[in-house]
Amino acid sequence: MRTVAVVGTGLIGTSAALALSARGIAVHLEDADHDAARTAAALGAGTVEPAEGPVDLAVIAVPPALVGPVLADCQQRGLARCYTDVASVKSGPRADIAALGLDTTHYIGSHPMAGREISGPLAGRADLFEGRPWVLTPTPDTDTDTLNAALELVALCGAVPVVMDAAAHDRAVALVSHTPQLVSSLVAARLEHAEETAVRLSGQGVRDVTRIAASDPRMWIDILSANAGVVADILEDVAADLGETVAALRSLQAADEAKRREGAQGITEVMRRGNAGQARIPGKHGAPPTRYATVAVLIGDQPGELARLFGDAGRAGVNIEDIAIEHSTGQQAGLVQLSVAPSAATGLTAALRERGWSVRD
Ligand SMILES: NC(=O)C1=CN([C@@H]2O[C@H](COP(=O)(O)OP(=O)(O)OC[C@H]3O[C@@H](n4cnc5c(N)ncnc54)[C@H](O)[C@@H]3O)[C@@H](O)[C@H]2O)C=CC1
Ligand SMILES: O=C(O)C(=O)Cc1ccc(O)cc1
Repeated sequence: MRTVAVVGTGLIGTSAALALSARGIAVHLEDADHDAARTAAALGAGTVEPAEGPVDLAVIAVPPALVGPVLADCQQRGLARCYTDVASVKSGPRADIAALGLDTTHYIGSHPMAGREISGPLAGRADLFEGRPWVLTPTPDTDTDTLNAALELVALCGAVPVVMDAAAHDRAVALVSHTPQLVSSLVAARLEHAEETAVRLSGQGVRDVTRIAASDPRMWIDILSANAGVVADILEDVAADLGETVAALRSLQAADEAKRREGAQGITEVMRRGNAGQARIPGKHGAPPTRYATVAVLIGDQPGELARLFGDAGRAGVNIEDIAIEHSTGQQAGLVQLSVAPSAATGLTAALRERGWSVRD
């Protein structure tokens, strides 16, 4: 693959274009908002000049409801030999494409399972898809060259291809993406009118649970409109669990000891089920979940501290698998939690202490 057109240069389009450009692909950028395309080009994602002839692949990165009309326009212009889209839902766009009577042989639905809570080209990152699943939804109509072009796109973006049926995809993302989005919003919504003194105490737990509550409602209304029934079914199950959890909490306050025991069992059971579900979430690169050891290091809030810490970990020969940073309110310091292989934790702790770092026990 040598030439790609990216139509829609928001977060996802720009991220894909940055990854492709970095691999030497000639990327032509288009957006209904010319400023968005020009911004993406200025970031090094490609050129706003149109291609001279049909490109090898066009990536349509617009809101789900616009995939059909935009594909119709692109095919009519003969923009590309093959087409894909990246919408977060797959059945709706497919139905629109069928209703518009478009060529489905040279089109394949796709969805990178990576995103951010912010939109637009400036949020684009070349490594956004690195190691993340990227779903492809071919049908019996899809020709081999189109499937191969999409597979090449996924590989060039460093993602892991997963082939699925569109309806199964939509059920899966209802569970792992759409419901978590709404639950995150619901938890964060409790903070809207909370006392400032309470919100100031926020630690890492509430930050983790509410990170995606910062997402743009305009994008999500498009996604949820196309998957509303499935998400509502899952939220109904969550509501039933919530009802039982509330009842268990009320029992915990009862005078009767047997009732209190029943309440404790109810809460233990919901937390046990949570532990079991959380343990099933795959680790990096889709590998089975790995238990990492955490080495917690106190760092000063000044330029270069993180780089110095990573440098010292590297010199100790330790691969950092993940990091989390906890900022303490009103203090010029943060706690960096380095996730490393369990066998490396003791050596890393010793090496960092030797270099003067304050490592928590
Ligand atoms: N944001 C996320 O976390 C993820 C989003 N997606 C999907 O990717 C697609 C794009 O989402 P984002 O990049 O987040 O949105 P975005 O809002 O950052 O970008 C969408 C872009 O499409 C452009 N656009 C709208 N109508 C157009 C048209 N007719 N022709 C050309 N350009 C047009 C807009 O001007 C905008 O620049 C959506 O279908 C979304 O469901 C997929 C994975 C993750
Ligand atoms: O921020 C995250 O962790 C996400 O998982 C975001 C996300 C949002 C929408 C998608 O279609 C895919 C991924």
